[in-house]
Amino acid sequence: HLPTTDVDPFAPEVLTDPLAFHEELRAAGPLVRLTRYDVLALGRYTDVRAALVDWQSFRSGAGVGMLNFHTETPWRPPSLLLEADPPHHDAPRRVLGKVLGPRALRVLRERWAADAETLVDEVLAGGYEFDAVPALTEAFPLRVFPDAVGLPEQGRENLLPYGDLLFNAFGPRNALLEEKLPRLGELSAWVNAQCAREALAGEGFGADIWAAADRGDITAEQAPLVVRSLLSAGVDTTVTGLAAVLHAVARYPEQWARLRADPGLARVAFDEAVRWESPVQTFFRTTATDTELAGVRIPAGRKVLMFLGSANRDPRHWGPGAGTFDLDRDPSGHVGFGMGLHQCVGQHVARLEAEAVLTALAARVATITPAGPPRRRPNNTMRAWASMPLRVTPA
Ligand code: HEM
Ligand SMILES: CC(C)Cc1ccc(C(=O)O)cc1
Repeated sequence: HLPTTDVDPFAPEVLTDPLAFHEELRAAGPLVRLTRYDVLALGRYTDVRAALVDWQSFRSGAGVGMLNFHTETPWRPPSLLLEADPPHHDAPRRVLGKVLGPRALRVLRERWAADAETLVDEVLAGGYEFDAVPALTEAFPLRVFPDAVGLPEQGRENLLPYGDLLFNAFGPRNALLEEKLPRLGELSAWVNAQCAREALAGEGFGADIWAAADRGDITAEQAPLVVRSLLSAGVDTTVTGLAAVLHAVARYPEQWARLRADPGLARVAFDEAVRWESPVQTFFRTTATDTELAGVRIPAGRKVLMFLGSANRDPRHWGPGAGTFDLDRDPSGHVGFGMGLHQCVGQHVARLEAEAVLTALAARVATITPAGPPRRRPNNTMRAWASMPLRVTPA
């Protein structure tokens, strides 16, 4: 029978520093039962990847959180992408894939590069010591993404709290989630209102989604939910991803020097940071039938928790240097954006945002070092930062 652990991966101290637990999980075997929640856990790269690419056996339609939509009521109507399997998943994914695809983003490249330069100039004008979380990692996505979607100015301060609530809701109903629930109704209502056609600007990702409905690529009923996917996944994730790469370069000054010498490394630096830190740490699948993984039989209807953060640092796959941030490494194949059918449809947006900020910084800042201990923002799913004091010297 299965190895077990009674560690609670959603306990604050484990969320804040999960590395020891990940090592224990990987050592215990390919599949481990978490007795605390009676769910099955995957910590090794090979097995996480195998579950991600086998969408027929490991499904999303019952939700990708601990809640099983087949037996409990979801707190919001399920996503047509994240919480759907083929065939229902197909059209919404095809539409969003086009709206957020590399070709569609070409027009944003120059605009976001200029926005990043303006923001970095503003930050440096304020002095060479600052908290990068409010100043950069939250400020930049909130400056560029709502405009790209076509959101009105009013109410944008709801985006981060909504994301924080959503990502906590993928976990168990613990104190972290309980403390965010009081705002659920108000935040949900605001997000849903922004998905209506009349709320959105005539140009942008939102308008593009509604235009797809006009063409019949999706229905008019589906369009608001596809916009909701953007608002759900498009902000908190990039805020956390940007913080991950700034944390990495401040922790590894020689890598920052590498990046300054060759700004073309910005994109690989971001992917290496997504591997190293794994902004999205965990989410679930549900077995559709009696299935087998790594030689272990799993009955139908079981929730399987994939530890992306553990897989992305598994020495079995990445070698003994798995735990270091290294621009010589080729991070491709990392599971920080998922893998297979549901692999992040917004990854190109995320890469473009990170490239804009890193390129603007590389041109203006010679060194980046910690100006004090960074502080984590505990969340059931995200490895996020509440504060990251940095000291820079001008180029
Ligand atoms: C650093 C930033 C980001 C990270 C780490 C990230 C991570 C992920 C991961 C791991 C998945 C797979 C979920 C699964 O397999 O169930 C995913 C899916 C998704 N992401 Fe991202 N994401 C990021 C940014 C974005 C952005 C900027 C957007 C929108 C503009 C976005 C929209 C989505 C959507 C809609 C899905 C569902 C895709 C599907 O189910 O077919 N993400 N993301
Ligand atoms: C890592 C994923 C869980 C991020 C995410 C969140 C929400 C949605 C949605 O479609 O609402 C999609 C992706």
